[in-house]
Amino acid sequence: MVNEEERLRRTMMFVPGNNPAMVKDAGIYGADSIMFDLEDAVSMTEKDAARTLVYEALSTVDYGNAELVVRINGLDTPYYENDIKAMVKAKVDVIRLPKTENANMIKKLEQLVEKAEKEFGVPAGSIHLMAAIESAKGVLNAYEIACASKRMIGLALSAEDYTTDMKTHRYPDGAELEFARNMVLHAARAAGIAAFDTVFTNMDDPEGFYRETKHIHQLGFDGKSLVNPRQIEMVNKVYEPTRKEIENALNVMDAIKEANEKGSGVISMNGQMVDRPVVLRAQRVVQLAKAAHLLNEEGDYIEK
Ligand SMILES: CC(=O)SCCNC(=O)CCNC(=O)[C@H](O)C(C)(C)COP(=O)(O)OP(=O)(O)OC[C@H]1O[C@@H](n2cnc3c(N)ncnc32)[C@H](O)[C@@H]1OP(=O)(O)O
Ligand SMILES: O=C([O-])CC(=O)C(=O)O
Ligand SMILES: [Mg+2]
Repeated sequence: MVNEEERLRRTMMFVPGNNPAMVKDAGIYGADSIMFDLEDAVSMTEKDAARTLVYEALSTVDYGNAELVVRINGLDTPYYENDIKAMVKAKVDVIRLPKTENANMIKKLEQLVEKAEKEFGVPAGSIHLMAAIESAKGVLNAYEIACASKRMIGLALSAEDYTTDMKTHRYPDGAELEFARNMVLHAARAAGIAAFDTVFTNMDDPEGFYRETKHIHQLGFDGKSLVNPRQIEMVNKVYEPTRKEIENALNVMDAIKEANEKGSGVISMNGQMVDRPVVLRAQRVVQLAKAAHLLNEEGDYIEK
């Protein structure tokens, strides 16, 4: 069992909900979150079949510790009510609402989820929500969306639809996404939930994918939505702390422990002030190092 407080969400991989082989094997690649898609990866004629396939998979396949997410169809389609019922019945971890433009859309989703939890005897409040921000309206309302329900665990930027709405397209330097990235990130952080960057769809441009991942890591995103298992390793690599960062984090944890024992919340370490924000950053480095198998049970660095 993963402690929810400590759950890492570096990689959230889309899996087309109408592809039985991909749905069945989605757990073998090591994504932190697996996101079955009922929306844009599935044609209109396959909506019902995809919902049934994903329901069956969630009910029968063991996906280990991965967080299980389903992107349902939008609130402007004839499919979302059946999607919500089936996914709640299957006890999915998170429902991702696409094309979210305002808080009312999340409140409507929340009401339907609450009703379905009662109907299927699923513990109240156990299904979490997240919103994909895919338009100018969504970006401008990002904070109210992030705060719309206590079930919210994250916001995701969805740049394919967003750039279409903005009458532009995606460029290698990503300048067209800077405002939206910063808005989504600030809204998520202010609401205390996770922030996910958008997909990178050119599988033949690994350098471009690496550049984009470095950039969103530097900005502070928890991770990215992905379209292909080959992208997982590179994201994990970017999020892997260096040996120096890990050793520094361990020293910080030792130093603050010593300070706390003396009744103080601040201490000097090699001339550097160590206080709460430094400790919180060190804790995250330790968490990422453990996920990358760079620390053993005793908390010592493991040479790879
Ligand atoms: C704008 C949006 O809405 S994006 C979200 C919606 N889009 C999607 O969900 C698309 C998801 N991705 C895919 O369908 C595919 O990765 C594609 C079409 C982009 C590329 O497909 P391919 O060129 O066949 O990928 P690739 O050769 O890397 O596949 C390698 C293996 O990974 C599997 N695989 C590829 N992508 C995925 C995925 N997203 N989920 C699970 N398994 C996958 C393949 O089935 C293949 O398995 P196999 O070796 O057992 O046959
Ligand atoms: O959520 C994503 O990154 C994929 C998507 O729907 C988009 O970009 O429009
Ligand atoms: Mg989209």
